[in-house]
Amino acid sequence: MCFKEQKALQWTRGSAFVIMFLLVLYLGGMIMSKKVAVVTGSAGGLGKGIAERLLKDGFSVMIHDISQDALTKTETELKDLGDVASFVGDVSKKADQEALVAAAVEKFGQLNVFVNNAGVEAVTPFLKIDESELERTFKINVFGTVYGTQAAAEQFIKQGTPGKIINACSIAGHEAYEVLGTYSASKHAVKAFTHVAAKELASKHITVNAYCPGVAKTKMWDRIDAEMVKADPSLKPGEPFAKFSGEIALGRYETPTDVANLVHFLASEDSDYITGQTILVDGGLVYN
Ligand SMILES: NC(=O)c1ccc[n+]([C@@H]2O[C@H](COP(=O)([O-])OP(=O)(O)OC[C@H]3O[C@@H](n4cnc5c(N)ncnc54)[C@H](O)[C@@H]3O)[C@@H](O)[C@H]2O)c1
Ligand SMILES: CC(=O)[C@H](C)O
Repeated sequence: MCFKEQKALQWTRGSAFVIMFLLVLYLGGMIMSKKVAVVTGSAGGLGKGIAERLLKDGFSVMIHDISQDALTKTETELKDLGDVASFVGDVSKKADQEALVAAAVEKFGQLNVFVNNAGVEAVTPFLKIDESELERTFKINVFGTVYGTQAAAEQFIKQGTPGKIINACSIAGHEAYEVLGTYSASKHAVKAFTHVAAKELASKHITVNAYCPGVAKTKMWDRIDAEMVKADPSLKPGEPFAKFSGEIALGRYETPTDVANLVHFLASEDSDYITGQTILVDGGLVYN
């Protein structure tokens, strides 16, 4: 090979190397710049709708639930929408919440949004509320929200990035409903923790807000309806749901998409100047 040919070969190899290097940097940047969201209790109901919307928005999403079977089914359904992975855990256990955040970071490289969606209902006349109902409801709805917020905030601080925490509150966090005393009290506590976490974490560029749905026909409301009928035998199945949703000003019950539209906004840069808010998304039921 003559000197000219050797030079040309060297130049070609050098250019190929530079192009490969830039490509790796570009692809690496693309992967790292893709925002990452965790949604707890997202095997079904409102959480699944939220996960679906965030995937469509371009987030990598870690879905999560206590039910392995339901979670596996949902992951399969969502996988064509984008980067989705799943993690089984119980929100009421601090170690599970820390493991959830660690799994999301290991899988997708970072964390940007954490949605404390998982929650349970409790339907009992006040005089019959017992210790086990109080413990179960508060452990999942309140302890769960606190542990999720702490785990996410610790990660945002470690990353040195801003972060967004979005909690599931309810109309029952603004009003208190008969036979929903324990549940209403738990959602009032979620509202209080949303306020205080927003105040304490603002200096770290972490925002904390909540969505407060009204009446959505998920499995939760199927169970509430059945329990309300049990508590008042004069009611027929479907009547409690019809009564609650019949009072909605916009004339229809809520869908997971209605809730996901608000969470989409709270997870986006458009909500950067909003923190400590518990926003009603109820079609016109509670006004404050
Ligand atoms: N459905 C409504 O009308 C309504 C109204 C206001 C607020 N909310 C709130 O929205 C959230 C979602 O409600 P939904 O109607 O989709 O409920 P849902 O019962 O249909 O779904 C909740 C999901 O959370 C999971 N979950 C329950 N306990 C868990 C735990 N300990 N750890 C992890 N996952 C757990 C369940 O397996 C389920 O997949 C709840 O916080 C609820 O209080 C619902
Ligand atoms: C389930 C819920 O939070 C309201 C009462 O519909």
